[in-house]
Amino acid sequence: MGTFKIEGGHQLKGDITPQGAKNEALQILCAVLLTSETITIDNIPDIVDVNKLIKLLSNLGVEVHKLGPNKYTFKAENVNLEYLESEAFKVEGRGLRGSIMIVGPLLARFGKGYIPKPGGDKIGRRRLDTHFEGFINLGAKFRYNREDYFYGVEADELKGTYMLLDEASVTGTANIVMAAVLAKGETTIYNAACEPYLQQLCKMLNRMGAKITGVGSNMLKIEGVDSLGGTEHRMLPDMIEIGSWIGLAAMTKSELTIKNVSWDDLGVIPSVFRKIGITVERKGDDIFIPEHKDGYEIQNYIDGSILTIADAPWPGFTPDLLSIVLTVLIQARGEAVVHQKMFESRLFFVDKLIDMGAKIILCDPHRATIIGHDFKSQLKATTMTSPDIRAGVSLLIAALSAKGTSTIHNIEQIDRGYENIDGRLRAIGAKIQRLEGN
Ligand SMILES: CC(=O)N[C@H]1[C@@H](OP(=O)(O)OP(=O)(O)OC[C@H]2O[C@@H](n3ccc(=O)[nH]c3=O)[C@H](O)[C@@H]2O)O[C@H](CO)[C@@H](O)[C@@H]1O
Ligand SMILES: C=C(OP(=O)(O)O)C(=O)O
Repeated sequence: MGTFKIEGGHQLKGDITPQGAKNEALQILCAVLLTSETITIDNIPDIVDVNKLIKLLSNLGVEVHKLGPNKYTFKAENVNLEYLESEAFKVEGRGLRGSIMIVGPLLARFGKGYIPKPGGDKIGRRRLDTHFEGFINLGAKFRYNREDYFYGVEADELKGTYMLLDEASVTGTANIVMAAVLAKGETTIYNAACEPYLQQLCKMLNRMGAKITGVGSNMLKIEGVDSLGGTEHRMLPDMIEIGSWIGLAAMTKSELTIKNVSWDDLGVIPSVFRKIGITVERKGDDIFIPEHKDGYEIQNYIDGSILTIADAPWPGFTPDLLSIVLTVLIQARGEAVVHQKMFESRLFFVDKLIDMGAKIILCDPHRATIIGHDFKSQLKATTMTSPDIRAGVSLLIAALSAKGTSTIHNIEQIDRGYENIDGRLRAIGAKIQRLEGN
């Protein structure tokens, strides 16, 4: 188990460039299975979950060539479907959430797709009904082995149809789109997720020869085609990382410039941080966060009632930034409620923040009330364990703002989603040290 030692209480300063988006990468990498031609992908983040998926693709027979630190080519010409029935696949397929998205492309191109119950963050129930109901709608036969938690779909031919998803699942929509692009006839997916990463996937598929319209809306129409070809693709910057750096800057009273953020793809993220009083300035395609010398003040609603920050499917606020917002609120002026609607086990990490001196009441598994310190009292350093990616980074931000030296164990969770986080934080002045394997 890896560990970070963090000496808190230091101001940071400088530029930080966000990595390519983790959750886009997981979709895009699965799409390489849809063609026998070469796909070149740039700005792939060098993080544990993405590297696990690249290894899984390689074990499936995809030819993978690394052209540079974040650039690869993929050619799925000779796919080895026997691997899907191997014991190794049962272990590797379980290693991350994103592996679920190999099922749609495999079903569409080879008539069968299998997956063990995928891993990912342990943040509450993470059902897969939307994915498999979508494949069944397209004409696939579904089976589930309860003992092995092993899912399978098979079909001689997929047929386009109309479907109304039971929820706007991100990976579910991506999976169904990737199956429908090679189905016969037209598919309509209503209540589709529509976040920028899905838009990126649809745009890439269209460049490969797919016929998808409605991209960016919650109604996608897909005219099936017989085959798809190669293309080139570049990943967007990771919006969750961008939000993490905004929070880090404010809580450590640091002046930071976040480079090349692709502003137009950030949705409500900047305005949510502004609501808690943080100055988020647009400078070209960069975000400039000035030093918050006098702290930051939470805005109430117009009628004076207390601000609630809640998640919702895009264009709502992403659930993956709520743990960070909650942590940054600890030093705000005023009070707010954080409501994590999607996941029921994601807020339990607040116990660690309370140990550090934060004024938080966990009202129920989904809601926490935070009473800001306004920097009148600094958090105290402590020893903690990272339960999931975003709680891990939140604890890291808390530790960087705290008095004394903190220890965070189980940093593998953070490495799942953040590339060389310690190296990049040191470059802007953070006192953080990685202790391997203890
Ligand atoms: C690999 C990847 O891309 N992971 C992301 C993806 O996970 P993933 O695709 O697994 O998440 P889903 O979009 O399927 O759903 C997430 C949770 O929200 C609930 N839900 C979803 C839609 C909805 O309209 N109402 C609702 O309540 C679901 O029941 C589920 O508990 O999207 C999540 C939601 O943005 C993010 O937290 C994950 O980081
Ligand atoms: C929940 C997350 O990831 P995953 O879906 O891969 O577990 C996340 O990125 O915050």
